[in-house]
Amino acid sequence: MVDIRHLTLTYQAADHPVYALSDVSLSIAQGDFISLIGPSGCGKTTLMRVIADLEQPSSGDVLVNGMTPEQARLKRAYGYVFQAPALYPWRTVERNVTLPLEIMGTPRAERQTRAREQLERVGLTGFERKFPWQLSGGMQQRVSIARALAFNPDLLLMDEPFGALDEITRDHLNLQLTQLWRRTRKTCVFVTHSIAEAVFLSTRIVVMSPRPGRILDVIDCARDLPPERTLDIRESPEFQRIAHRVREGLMEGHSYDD
Ligand SMILES: Nc1ncnc2c1ncn2[C@@H]1O[C@H](COP(=O)(O)OP(=O)(O)OP(=O)(O)O)[C@@H](O)[C@H]1O
Repeated sequence: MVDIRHLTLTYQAADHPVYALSDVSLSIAQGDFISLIGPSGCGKTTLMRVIADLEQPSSGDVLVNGMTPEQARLKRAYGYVFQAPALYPWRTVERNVTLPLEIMGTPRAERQTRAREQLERVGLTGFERKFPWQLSGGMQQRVSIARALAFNPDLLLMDEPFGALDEITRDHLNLQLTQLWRRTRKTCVFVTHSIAEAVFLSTRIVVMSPRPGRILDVIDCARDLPPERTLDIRESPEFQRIAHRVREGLMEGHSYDD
């Protein structure tokens, strides 16, 4: 689904170059749930933005479903969920979800049907006519996931979507997201700072080093954890073992001098 080869990206900042990514290679298979984890500034968002054609690599190749990122973007091959929900406050929940379909010129009746399907998927049936400010932060983030799914992309890119939420809400959304992933088998790339969240959700975890971002370890979670996951799995020895390996990877790459 996504094939990244020897990707390097240097930002040309005003006074000096910023080496954001260095020689990153990664293959993401259809139906994978990949988490990117690493210290702040290691290039996780940059990597997602390259896949989404929002940044241009300095060197290396990226293919999304066999297409260049630009072709994939024009074909709307992916949905993107940002850290903040980024909903329009003057549009209802339903009209936030239909927005990408309006832009694509989808007829009104179909827009409404699709929006309602996606809102049902994220457990928000009954909230179609509310405005974003009438919803909790967790519900708003579910609306942005529904919006990203509205045009049925094969790939879902999520940049720390639950980072600003309290622990219990986050647990709940993690559970909903893993159920959604199991039902739809969309390929997901998910950025997080939480080891527990990464282990709980992922088929594979990509541990990145501080800047310039490189891949330190790729950990297979699907081998030891079942695809169907409930929150109590976090107590299991397999879960703890994987979490330990992620932590070791992060510690190895961490410089306390920064
Ligand atoms: N447009 C830009 N111009 C210059 N430097 C940039 C630009 N965007 C990002 N950077 C720098 O590139 C590096 C990687 O940034 P990026 O946002 O990808 O990291 P991240 O791992 O997602 O960080 P965080 O976990 O804090 O969200 C950082 O040092 C950042 O300051």
